[in-house]
Amino acid sequence: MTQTSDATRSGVLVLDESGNVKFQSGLGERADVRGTLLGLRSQLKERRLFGIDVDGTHCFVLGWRGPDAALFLIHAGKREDTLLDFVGSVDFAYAILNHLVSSPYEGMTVVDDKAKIRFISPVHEGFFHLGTGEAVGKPVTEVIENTRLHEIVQSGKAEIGKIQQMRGVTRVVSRVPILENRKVVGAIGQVMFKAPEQLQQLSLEVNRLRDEVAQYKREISGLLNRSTGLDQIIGTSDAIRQLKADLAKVAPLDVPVLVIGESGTGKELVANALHSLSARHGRPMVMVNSAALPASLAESELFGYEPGAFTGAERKGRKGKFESAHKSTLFLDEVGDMPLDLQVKLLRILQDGVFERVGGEQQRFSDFRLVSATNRDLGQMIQSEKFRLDLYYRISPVTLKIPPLRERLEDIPAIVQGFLASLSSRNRSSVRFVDDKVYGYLQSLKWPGNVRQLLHEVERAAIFSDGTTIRVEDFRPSALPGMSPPPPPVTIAPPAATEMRAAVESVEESLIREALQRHGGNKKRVAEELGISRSYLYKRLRSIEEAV
Ligand SMILES: Nc1ncnc2c1ncn2[C@@H]1O[C@H](COP(=O)(O)OP(=O)(O)OP(=O)(O)O)[C@@H](O)[C@H]1O
Repeated sequence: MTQTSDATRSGVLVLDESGNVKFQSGLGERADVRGTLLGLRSQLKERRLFGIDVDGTHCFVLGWRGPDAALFLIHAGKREDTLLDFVGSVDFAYAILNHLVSSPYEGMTVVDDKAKIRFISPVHEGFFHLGTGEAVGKPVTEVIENTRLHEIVQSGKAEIGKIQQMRGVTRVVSRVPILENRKVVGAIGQVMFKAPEQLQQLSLEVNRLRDEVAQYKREISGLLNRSTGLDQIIGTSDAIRQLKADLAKVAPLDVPVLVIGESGTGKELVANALHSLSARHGRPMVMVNSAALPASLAESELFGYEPGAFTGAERKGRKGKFESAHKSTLFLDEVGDMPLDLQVKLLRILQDGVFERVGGEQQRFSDFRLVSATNRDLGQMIQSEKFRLDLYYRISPVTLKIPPLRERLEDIPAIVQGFLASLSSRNRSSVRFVDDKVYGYLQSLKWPGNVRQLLHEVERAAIFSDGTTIRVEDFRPSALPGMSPPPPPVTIAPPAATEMRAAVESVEESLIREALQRHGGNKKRVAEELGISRSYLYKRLRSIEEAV
């Protein structure tokens, strides 16, 4: 079928009760069309919208059945027409369209390209106290309060989910342009939700439940942590019992705590337990190693920075450690190694929690609980003016002292057993047993590197053991602590400088470099192997870097 004239694109057919043609025009004149519609006439009850196929062209047909005749209006559509698909496949298409425009739940307004109302749904008419059809033909701006349909026909852009006040109530509406052949021919406005207040209520309720779930999650993880916080500190010596008792008492209080102890005594473990047992355990503890902070970045690391604060800064700026520790615990490790100028800045935030990011003036506030730790003799540092007395008072309302391992040798068996159990649970060793003589042997040593060094030696011995039991012979005396292990076999050129100090430094530097290489840059391991504290290692690395 060609589609060149109206006669081939549309038509009318009127049939009487017996099927005789009363009137025909256009497509209605075709015998095949008449035959198809005659067949469908019996299914016609009042009105029906359906599709038929004429020579491969899909056509809409609107049919009426009166008391003594049936009328069909025929219109050819396009193959890809979705509406035609719908009409062709849903035999109650008319009822659906009727429902859409007259449903008591659908507030709908249709305007033409001049923004004049062409249709307004009955429910909407009722809402605006309009008589049926009263608004049709009027500019939409004269009928509907706060409408934007006149803008939509201009812009051709849809607005979905917008708030509109009408007659003193709030509605959520959508406004969509109607296109025909890519031209805006009108627009439809529809009420999406009648009571956005209810939506708001619902979203508040969802948020409240979300918070509640998060709170329960925190409590569960808190309970789990509670059972591990103290349990991770192994030992039954009087000193450890007392430490645990003090820790449990102090943890729930919000006071700053200073943890003092030699390197490797478990200061970080204590800080973790303080956090786990505090009301702040729901958020992760934030750690800062003061010895590892490069001087140039220390301030921005601690206080954060505003956008564009310096070259290389992140575009959006960044939170510092203090800000991240809001409502949590800030663990300031190696606090004795903090440079003096940073100590002054620290004082201010410790006084009232107020600070500014680098490059900004806006005052910010962080509610953190401070736990600091050091292996330094702060008393002596205060005397030699390397540590501020006022800062000391701020960080140490409560001080917990961890005794060195050599003062609680009775803890060694429990620590060794606990460590072997954790190694085997992580599948890092199958060694489960310890020969009786081992504990006596280990208790005869001095342990300047404390628990960390003990664990390191046990791990090494486990490697040399028969696979199930550790014996005294499995410990390599040369590598044991306090017995100054012979330096690793490194070839060190005799220092050119004759001064003793320079020679020692040069040897140290070579050892550190070698060890760094061996452990792929892992400073913790390097400190452990060389039997020096991490803070000393960082100090030496800084002076090595400066010398380069
Ligand atoms: N009482 C203990 N029971 C079990 N393990 C312990 C104990 N004390 C320390 N450890 C372990 O020893 C290692 C060192 O502990 P930690 O890092 O807490 O020491 P530190 O005092 O913070 O050291 P540093 O001053 O060098 O930072 C860790 O592996 C830790 O789990």
